[in-house]
Formats: sequence, C-alpha cells, structure tokens
Amino acid sequence: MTPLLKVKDIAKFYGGRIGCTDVGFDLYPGEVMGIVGESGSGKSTLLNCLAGHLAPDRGQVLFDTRTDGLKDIVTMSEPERRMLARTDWAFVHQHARDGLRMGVSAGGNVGERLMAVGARHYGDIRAQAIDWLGRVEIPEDRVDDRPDAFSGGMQQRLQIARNLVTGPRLVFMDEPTGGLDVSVQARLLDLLRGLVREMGLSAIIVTHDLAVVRLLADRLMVMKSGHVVETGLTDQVLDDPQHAYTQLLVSSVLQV
Ligand SMILES: Nc1ncnc2c1ncn2[C@@H]1O[C@H](COP(=O)(O)OP(=O)(O)OP(=O)(O)O)[C@@H](O)[C@H]1O
Repeated sequence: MTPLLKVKDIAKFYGGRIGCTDVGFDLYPGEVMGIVGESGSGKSTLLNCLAGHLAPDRGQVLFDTRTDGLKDIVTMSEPERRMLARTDWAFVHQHARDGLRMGVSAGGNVGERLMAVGARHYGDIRAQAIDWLGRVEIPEDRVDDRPDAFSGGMQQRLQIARNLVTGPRLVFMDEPTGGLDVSVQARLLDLLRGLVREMGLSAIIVTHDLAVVRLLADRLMVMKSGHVVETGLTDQVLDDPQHAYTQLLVSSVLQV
C-alpha cells in the first residue's frame, strides 16, 4: 500500500536553535499518528512543516495526491499547496478562532468550505451545513449565529465541522482539546474519536496530553529537544516506554 504521507529527514532550525531534526515516518490511509512531548520539544514546528505552513530547511514531505501520486509538498507551487489545503487536507487549530471566520455565521463557516470546492447550490450548501452542525452537536437553530456567540467547546466543534465537511483525506490537529475545561475536553474527544473512526480519517495530532493520544492515536511519536526519541504503537509506547524521557512523561501523568 502507498503511504498517504511519507516524511523523509525533515529538519527546521531557527538560527542556531533546533526546531526539529531528523524526523521521518510513513502515515498510511486511515492511520492516526500522535506527536507528544513537552513544551518546546518541536511538535508545532514539525506539524507546521508537514502541513506546508513552514518551509523546512531539509527533507521531503511526500503526499499521495489523487492525480500525480506522491508529490513533495515542500517544492510544490503555492497554488497547488493551497488547493490541497482546501480539498484533501484539513487543519484544526488549538484556538478555534484561528480556524474560523468570526464575522461569518456558523452555517456560513461550514458552507464556505463547500463553496471553495465548487458547491454552488445555496439550498444544498445550507442543508449540508445544518447536517454537519448536527454531527458536531450544534443545534440547528444556531446556524445563523456567529461563532462569537458560542462557548469555547462549541467553537471548537464548529471548527471541526468546517474542516471535515469536504471529506478531507488528511487532518492535522494542533492541541485540539487544549484550553478547554476538562469536562468539555472529554466530550470533544469522544466526538472526535467517533468522527475519525466513522470517516476512516488519517490524522496527525500534536498534543502534550497523553489521554488524547491514548484515545485517538494508533501510533505515537515522542519528541524531546527537536528529536524523535521513541515511536511505536500507542498502547505499546504508553504501557511499556523504552526511552527514559517517555518513562518520565508517562509516570508524571500517572502521578497527577
Ligand atoms: N518562530 C520561532 N523563532 C525562534 N525559535 C522558535 C520559533 N518557534 C519555535 N522556536 C523554538 O523551536 C523549538 C521548538 O518549538 P515548538 O513550538 O515547535 O515546540 P512545541 O513542542 O510545539 O511547544 P509547545 O507545546 O509549547 O507549543 C523551541 O526551542 C522554540 O523555542
């Protein structure tokens, strides 16, 4: 099987400081990869390099495009990358307002993504938007409200609807439950898990929360100081960590 994403020897430096280095892995269709590590370990730098938001200093990020097979997104033209970001990719930001248009209604936020991939019929777009609001547990009568009128959890669910409505093949998530109350986090995690399974999504999830990866990720990559120190199946890594740093990470969570 061809990997959906093939990452080869990625490195990004900020002046003399390491952002991330020597990162390589394959992600197969339907697979969810978690990236964990303490603050400053390079998770966001790596995610942004993978999603085409940041140009790495070295390496390749090959994506299995529908038309041309594996193509390096690092050397791809900007319009091509933008097209991918609108169609096959989705990016769920930690702060919903970074991924939403705050001046546009909830229905408009979801519908806009559909229009970006060519939907034109107003009635269909509105119906699909309402259907997706329902899937993320936002009542239909809130469709014309702006995101500012929503709670943090609702905003995050709206951002997820906006991202998934076009059926992307790869979803990048940056701390999707960060900054929310614990009870809201649990509900959001449940919802995300359901959607990921139902849609057979491939995803890369960055988080410092091991509970998030335990629930969502098939595989785990542990980062420290810009390097990957351990990879493996999520349960294996969390239940039997091999690297001293992973052991510390797991035990510090258990003590909470
Ligand atoms: N724009 C930047 N300019 C200079 N150094 C940066 C920049 N962004 C990140 N870094 C540095 O790169 C390293 C990795 O940072 P990064 O934000 O990727 O880590 P992280 O694991 O995502 O952290 P957090 O969980 O706090 O977001 C850190 O040493 C950080 O200080």
